[in-house]
Amino acid sequence: MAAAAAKAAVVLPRPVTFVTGNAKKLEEVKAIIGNSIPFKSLKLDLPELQGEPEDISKEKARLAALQVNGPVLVEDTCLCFNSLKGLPGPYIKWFLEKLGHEGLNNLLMAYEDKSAYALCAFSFSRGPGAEPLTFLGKTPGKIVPARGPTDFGWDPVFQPDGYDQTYAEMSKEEKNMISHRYKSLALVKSHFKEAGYVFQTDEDTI
Ligand SMILES: O=c1nc[nH]c2c1ncn2[C@H]1C[C@H](O)[C@@H](COP(=O)(O)OP(=O)(O)OP(=O)(O)O)O1
Ligand SMILES: [Mg+2]
Repeated sequence: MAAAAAKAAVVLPRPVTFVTGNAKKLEEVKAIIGNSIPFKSLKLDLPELQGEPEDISKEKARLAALQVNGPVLVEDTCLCFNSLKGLPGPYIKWFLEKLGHEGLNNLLMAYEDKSAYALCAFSFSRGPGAEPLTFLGKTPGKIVPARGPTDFGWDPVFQPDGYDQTYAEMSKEEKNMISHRYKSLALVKSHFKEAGYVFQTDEDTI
């Protein structure tokens, strides 16, 4: 009886909108999510709070849910240098933009320890006013002089532990099997499975 009377399914009004201003993120998210979660995307560069990665991500989800007026997924990505106690972290976008790949390496010149980790914080909100849930994925590695194609952010200077290649040198498939984004999305996917969300189709809402 108890099992049969399991909690009622949560009905979500329409496909989840993944909000990002970054086309390369979207490409990876599409490849990793496949059709396990019905989603569409919206290109919007949301304002970002300062602070801890998890809080930044949650706040992005709150803003996105208000804008979209429905369920949303957002993510915030950090690149954290252990010698710098986790910095640049969430501020990597601006450090990369101003300093470039060489500048990122130079930040570590005074330190023996070049270890770093890539951190992805996905947040899911069921809609405006709903408390977002956050899912963290972390891939350890080290900062190296740039190698490989330069079409996605700091990929050329991040070499994940256990690999001879930088993220940029790996094939997309390979990166998507070990990346911070993959690990975070794996948790998102399991959450969706466990929660058993039911999606209303557009026809249902007419
Ligand atoms: O897998 C990655 N490999 C290399 N570089 C990456 C990756 N993922 C994000 N990035 C870059 C983009 C941005 O320079 C910064 C994160 O900032 P972040 O605010 O999360 O991204 P964003 O502003 O480009 O897009 P969004 O509109 O989703 O916030 O690191
Ligand atoms: Mg951003």
